[in-house]
Amino acid sequence: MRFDILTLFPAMFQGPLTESILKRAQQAGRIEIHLHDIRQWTTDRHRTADDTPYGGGAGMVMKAEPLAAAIRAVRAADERPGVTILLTPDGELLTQQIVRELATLPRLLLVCGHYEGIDERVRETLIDRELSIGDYVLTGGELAAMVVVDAVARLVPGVIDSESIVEESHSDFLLEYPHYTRPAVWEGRAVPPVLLSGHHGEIARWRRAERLRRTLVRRPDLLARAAAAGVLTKADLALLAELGW
Ligand SMILES: Nc1nonc1C(=O)NC1CCNCC1
Repeated sequence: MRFDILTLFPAMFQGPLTESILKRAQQAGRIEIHLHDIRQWTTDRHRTADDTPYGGGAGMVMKAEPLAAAIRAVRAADERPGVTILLTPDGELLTQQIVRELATLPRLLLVCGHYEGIDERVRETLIDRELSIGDYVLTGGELAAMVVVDAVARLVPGVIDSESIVEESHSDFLLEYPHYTRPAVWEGRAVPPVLLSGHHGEIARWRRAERLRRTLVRRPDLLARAAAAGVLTKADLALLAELGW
C-alpha cells in the first residue's frame, strides 16, 4: 500500500513514520510512505503557499494553485488509483470501520491542511473524502495524517501479527480485555487466576466477558453499535443481561 502525504512541514514526520513498526513495514516493502512538500509547487521566489482570507478575518488560507498542482502531480506519480483525503475537523470522524475500509485500498493521498484551512475550491474539485481524528482543533493536519497512516498501515497484511488484530479494541465495536504480564503479583496485586490456569477455553470466555463488561461500563454507545451490527452472540447477550444491559 502506498501513502502520499502532502504537507508544508515534511520534517514533522520524522520519528512516527521512521521508527518501529512503520519503519520495519517500509523496509519489508509492505507499505510505501512518500512525503511531498507543497512548497515545491509554488511559483514565486518567496515560495508562497498561503495568503490572507477574502472577506477578512484572522489567519491565513492555503492557496489553491500550489496545492492543486501538488495533488495533481503526486496523483500522476504512480499509476495506482488513490483516494485523496483532506484531514480536517469538518470531516467524517475516523473510526476503526473507516480504517479497515481504507486499508483495502492500494493508495492513499493525505492532504494536511494548515492555518485556517485550504481554499474551498480545492476541496470542491480535488478532495475525495474529508476525515477528522476528533472533535478538537490542531495546529495542522500533520498529526492527523500520522494517525491515519499508523492506524491504516497496521492493518496491511504482514505489518503486524494478524493474531493481535482479531480481538483488539474496536475490532468488532468492543473494547479490549485487560492485559497482564510477569510478575504474577505486583505490589500485592495478583493476575486474575484464570489467566494462569492454562485453560484456553476459560481464558477466551473470561476475555470476552471482560470486553463486554468494559464496553458496557465505558462505551455503551459502542455496545449498541455492536448489537446493531449483529456481532453479539447469544452468550454475549445473556452475559450482558446479567450485567443489567
Ligand atoms: N481534528 C482534526 N482532524 O483532522 N485534522 C484536524 C485538525 O484539527 N486540523 C487543523 C484544523 C485547523 N487548521 C489546521 C488543521
